[in-house]
Amino acid sequence: MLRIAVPNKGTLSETAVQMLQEAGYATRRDPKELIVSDLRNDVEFFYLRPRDIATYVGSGALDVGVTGRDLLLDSHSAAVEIDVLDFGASTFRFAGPIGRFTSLEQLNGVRVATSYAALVGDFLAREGVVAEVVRLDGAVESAVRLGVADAVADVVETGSTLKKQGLEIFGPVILESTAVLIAATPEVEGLATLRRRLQGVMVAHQYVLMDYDLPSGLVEAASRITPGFESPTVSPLRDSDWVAVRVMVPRHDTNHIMDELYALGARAILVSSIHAARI
Ligand SMILES: Nc1ncnc2c1ncn2[C@@H]1O[C@H](COP(=O)(O)OP(=O)(O)OP(=O)(O)O)[C@@H](O)[C@H]1O
Ligand SMILES: O=P(O)(O)OC[C@H]1O[C@H](OP(=O)(O)OP(=O)(O)O)[C@H](O)[C@@H]1O
Ligand SMILES: [Mg+2]
Repeated sequence: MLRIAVPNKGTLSETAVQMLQEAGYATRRDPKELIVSDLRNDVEFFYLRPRDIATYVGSGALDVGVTGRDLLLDSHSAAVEIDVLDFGASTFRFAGPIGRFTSLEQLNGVRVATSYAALVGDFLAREGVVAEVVRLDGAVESAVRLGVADAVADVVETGSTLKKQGLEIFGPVILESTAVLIAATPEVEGLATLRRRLQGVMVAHQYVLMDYDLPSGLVEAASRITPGFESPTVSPLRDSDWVAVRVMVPRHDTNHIMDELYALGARAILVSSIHAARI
C-alpha cells in the first residue's frame, strides 16, 4: 500500500487535496481526520504539517508526499523531487526597508529574519555572505519594523505583504518554488499510477478540447495553429469539401487560437473542458 503525505493546513493544503480528489482518490471529510485509507486504490493518506512532510518522506516512514520545493530544501531531508505540480508557485527573496539594500553583499554583518533558516543559511554560505540568520515561525515581514532583524528572506507571491510593511525586494532570487511531489526513492511500487493520475489532472486543468469545421484544403495550415499532443483527429463531414477537427489546445491560449482559426476559414469552433485525462 502506497503511503502518501498530504499538507493538512496552509497555502498548499486545499489545492493538494482537491487535486487528489480529481485524481480519483478518497479525501478526508472532517478536517480533524489525520489518516484516510483508500483501499480501492491501495493507498493511505497521512495529513501532516507541510513543513514536516519532507522529514517523513525522507526518513522512509512515508513513501511520497506533496510539499513545497522551498520546504523540501529547508528540511535537509533525503527525499527527492519527483514531479512539479501546477500550483503553489512562489519565489523566495530577500527584502529590506525601501532604499536600504541594493545588493546581496550588503547583508554581511546584518541580521536576516526567516522561517526557512536552512535554505537561507545554505544560500548565504554558497554566496560567501556572513549574516546572522534570525529564525522566526511566520509573519517575518514584521521583523524589521519590530527591530529583531535588518532584512528578511521569505516567500513572495504577489509582493503585497512586503509592500504593506514598507519593504522591497533586493538581491538575487534565492529560489523559484512550486508545489512538488517528493519521494524517498522514485522506485516505490504504486508510484507510477499516482504520477500518471496527477499528470492527468494537470492536463485536464491546462488543456481544453477544441472542435472545429474546416475546408479540407486547409488541414495542414490549421494543424500548424493547433498541432495537438500527437496529431489532430480529422473526421469526414457529409459535405466532402469540409472536415471536422478535434484537438487539445492550451487553455490560456484558447481565444487567441480561435481568432487565428476563424481568420483561416474554420467555422463552428467549439471549446469544451476536459474532466480527466491519461496522456
Ligand atoms: N502566498 C503564499 N504564502 C505562503 N506560502 C506560499 C504562498 N504561495 C505558495 N506558498 C508555499 O506554501 C508552502 C508553505 O506552506 P505552510 O503551510 O508552511 O505555510 P503557509 O501556507 O504560510 O501557512 P501558515 O503560515 O498559515 O502555517 C511553501 O512551499 C510556500 O512556498
Ligand atoms: O507576496 P504575497 O502575495 O503577499 O504572499 C507572500 C506572503 O504569504 C505568506 O504569508 P502567510 O499569510 O502564510 O503568513 P506567514 O508569513 O505567517 O506564513 C508568506 O509567508 C508571505 O508572507
Ligand atoms: Mg505562511
